[in-house]
Amino acid sequence: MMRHPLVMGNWKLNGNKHMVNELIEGLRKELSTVDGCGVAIAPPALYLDQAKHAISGSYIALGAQNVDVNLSGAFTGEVSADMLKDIGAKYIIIGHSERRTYHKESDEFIAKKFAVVKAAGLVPVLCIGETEAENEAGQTEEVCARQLDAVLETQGAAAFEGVVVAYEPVWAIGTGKSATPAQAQAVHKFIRDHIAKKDAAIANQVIIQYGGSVNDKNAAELFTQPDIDGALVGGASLKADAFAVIVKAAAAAKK
Ligand SMILES: O=C(CO)COP(=O)(O)O
Repeated sequence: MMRHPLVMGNWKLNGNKHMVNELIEGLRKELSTVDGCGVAIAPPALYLDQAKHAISGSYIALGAQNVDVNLSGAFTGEVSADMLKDIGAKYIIIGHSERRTYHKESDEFIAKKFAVVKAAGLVPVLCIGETEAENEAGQTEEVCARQLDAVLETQGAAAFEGVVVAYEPVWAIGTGKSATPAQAQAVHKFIRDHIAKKDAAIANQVIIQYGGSVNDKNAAELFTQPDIDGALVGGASLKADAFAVIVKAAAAAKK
């Protein structure tokens, strides 16, 4: 089966009204001819509606960086899956390491978000990955398995149909120190094999993105690996030209 690569920009806590329009205008110019790679951007929640208008008529999809577990009610400051759907978002990042760390989100809580996103008909982008200390202790596979199992054991392998998993080793995020293509490929294969133990067909269609210091220089080599199906890009997604190089590298590598 042919998996379709997906390159998504996670803008994190960056931008303003002017920047949203400028960056999307740049992306529309740079990416007008690309074919064979899905593209999505995840601006801050406050700018989703503006971004949705700015991407209209292009094939850039809209993503969000987070979602609450509740759909409505007395939950001050939150944004629901129904609201994200209403505004036109498709890909919803959950379990990003910055939320696991700064907001103490647990595997169980993130699994609830996974279920809520699926129930709304949206696509979870489930971020997993080990810290530097866990990596040095040889616990990479154990950590990734535990983070996947929180969903697999409560919702089954079938819940992974049409889903995106992003392997983001915490030590590679924002450090300029990307995992090597071989290192990332080994973990991506582990992730796919782990899901395949429950359902091989489901595992085969899951898009597994790599994230962590992906840039215009290292992307092409990462995409030569068979289980790396695109990227979740932080810093480099804030520059239209660098992000476009990454998208084009994925489209070329996965032809
Ligand atoms: O966390 C990331 C994407 O979600 C990766 O961020 P950087 O690309 O800035 O390392």
